[in-house]
Amino acid sequence: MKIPFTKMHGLGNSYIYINMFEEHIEEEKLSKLAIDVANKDTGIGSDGLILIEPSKEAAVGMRIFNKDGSEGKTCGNGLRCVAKFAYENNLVKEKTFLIETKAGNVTAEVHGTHQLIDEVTVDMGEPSLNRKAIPMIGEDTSQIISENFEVSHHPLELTAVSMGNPHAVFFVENIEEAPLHDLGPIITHDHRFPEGVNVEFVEVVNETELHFRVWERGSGITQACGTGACAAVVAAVLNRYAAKDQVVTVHLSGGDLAIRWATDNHVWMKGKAQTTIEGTFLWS
Ligand SMILES: N[C@H](CCC[C@H](N)C(=O)O)C(=O)O
Repeated sequence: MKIPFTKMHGLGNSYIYINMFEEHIEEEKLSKLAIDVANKDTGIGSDGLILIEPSKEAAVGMRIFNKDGSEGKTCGNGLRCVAKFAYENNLVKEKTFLIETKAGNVTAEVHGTHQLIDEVTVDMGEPSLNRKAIPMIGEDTSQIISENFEVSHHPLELTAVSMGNPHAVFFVENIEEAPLHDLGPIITHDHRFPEGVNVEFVEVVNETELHFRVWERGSGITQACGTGACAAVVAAVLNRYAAKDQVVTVHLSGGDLAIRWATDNHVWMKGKAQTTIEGTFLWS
């Protein structure tokens, strides 16, 4: 099967994008396709697969599949790339438009020209903070802010945030010493998160700067995670390391994102989106 694709990334968080306005792939094949395209040896190499598809309620729809074939509900870096692709390929006419995700519709604004969109702003909507919304096991509906969370005899403090997908945020003194490799794969499957979780370690530089590393649910360590960066800023405000309605620069391995948790409770994200490969995947 010959499948035209575009490889794009947001700060090094790369996905293989397929324009489903022009392609048709059976639902039951999508999980395996995500695994196959993501494979760096036998496929193209990426953090997963993203489908750009028609939508009844928005200008375009986005679906994201992780490297392990699991489907996520939303993707911040992916949304910026989808917006870039949609405008550059005339799937949309306006520079501000709605994108449908499994976590709800979000508004994107592209910056640049039809020939080249280099930056995109996305209103990522409102975070969800109570236990059931993350989701986490346990009855109470309180917010989880720096709650004791022991894992493998490591006494950590958890702040849990959903941006439509689940995030476990841990603040550390020194990001370079964060136990990402050791604890990321354990926490992501911890039984306290019935749907799994994206795991972020964050060092506070000052009230407008964070350092950030991530172990993603279904993809492992990635260069960047847009929804994770949003969750990190929300967690920083909840822990009084940062303030609402201030732009916080999040330094990820692959570059910087500007994030603002506005007074209307919406989280805004602005950052780059880049295309690296256009090709045809010969899939069997
Ligand atoms: N890289 C994405 C997040 C993917 C989330 C996915 N790993 C999941 O929730 O299962 C981002 O830029 O927001």
